[in-house]
Amino acid sequence: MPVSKRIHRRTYPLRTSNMALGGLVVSVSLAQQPSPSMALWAFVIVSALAWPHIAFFHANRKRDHFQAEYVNRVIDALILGCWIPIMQWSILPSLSIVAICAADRHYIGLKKRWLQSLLALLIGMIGAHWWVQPTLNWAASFWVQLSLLPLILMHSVYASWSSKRMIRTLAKQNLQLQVLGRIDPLTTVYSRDYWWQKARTALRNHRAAHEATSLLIIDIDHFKQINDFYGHIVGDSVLQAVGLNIRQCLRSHDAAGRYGGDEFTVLCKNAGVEVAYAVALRIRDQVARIRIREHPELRVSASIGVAAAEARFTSVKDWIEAADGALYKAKQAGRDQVIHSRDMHTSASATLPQAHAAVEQRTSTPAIPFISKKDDVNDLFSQTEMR
Ligand SMILES: Nc1nc2c(ncn2[C@@H]2O[C@H](COP(=O)(O)OP(=O)(O)OP(=O)(O)O)[C@@H](O)[C@H]2O)c(=O)[nH]1
Repeated sequence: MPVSKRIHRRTYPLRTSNMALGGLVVSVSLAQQPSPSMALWAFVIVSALAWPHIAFFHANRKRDHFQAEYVNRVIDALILGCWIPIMQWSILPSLSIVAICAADRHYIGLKKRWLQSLLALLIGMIGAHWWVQPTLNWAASFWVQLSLLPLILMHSVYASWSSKRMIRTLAKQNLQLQVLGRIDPLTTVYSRDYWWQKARTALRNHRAAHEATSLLIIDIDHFKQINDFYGHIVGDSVLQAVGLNIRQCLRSHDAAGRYGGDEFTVLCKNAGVEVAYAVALRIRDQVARIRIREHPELRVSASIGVAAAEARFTSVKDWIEAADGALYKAKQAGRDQVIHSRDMHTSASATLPQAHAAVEQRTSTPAIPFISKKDDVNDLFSQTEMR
């Protein structure tokens, strides 16, 4: 239930106890005065014992519970104002009751309308003074002081409980924020920053323990044109689908992130060149199978650059640059390709025989062109570019 719906429920027990214990102090003070009127007794009893329930039902019946609670709070202040002359302007109980009630309303979260409340307090004081015509008695008797103790104790317990609850809620929200900050909301892969942290750790482990780790950079081909032709909402659906498909191709200890725009990164842990290459091919094939329900003709492909961690990489940036170079080659080679950074310098068949066999097999069959039922798509995507 949202806070606005709960506010009167949260206020109810606090108002009930505060008014009852405050009313106790006023009653003790009244009992020590010579022949107080029945009307005064009735007012104190009704305001201390009946008002909190009336306030609750009032707020409960209203659609806007927060608004109703603000009105109730102004009436609370009016009542407290009335109690002060009834206690013969005795300073200690008057200040204590007003201060405690004002502090508690902050714990509840009702901080607005303090000016109206202050005004109501003054009106209550002036009105009740005019009605009661009290004899001034600034000092509180021993019994009045004693009767204040339950209210003060109750307030201390409530304040510490409330602070504890606030700290717990904050800790929970911080955790939720932290988790949310780690995930890219659109694609559900890791956010760039969090993925970068993971890559940094992986590179450190590689340098310290020679743990084989590889990095993939995946870029959707002609994504701008998908956006331009189908619109950004469809573009978002494609990004979502690509993110999901990448995740489905990975092992639990691999990590996929969104590098930005239509670029994704993947960290393949405990994966040498062959394994990373195979993962990249799997991702490429999986991306090619993506279909968007509203646009079944839409075909998606991705180019992927692969780079294994090397001792010469002093930072994740170096590693990314190596994979980025391979990605650039893949784009240049006609897109829908997987290229390893080593392929850029040495004989590909010598370094990645199995993986290349798979690439050969795939490239020997015609790649699925980006075909739309709409004729003008052909204008947008030249066949040479799409290969
Ligand atoms: N729908 C959508 N588009 C985005 C988002 N982020 C970036 N883009 C768009 O993604 C496109 C990225 O295009 P580029 O990578 O520059 O080029 P491309 O068309 O993919 O071409 P190649 O990469 O060379 O195949 C730009 O048009 C961006 O506006 C996003 O969150 N949603």
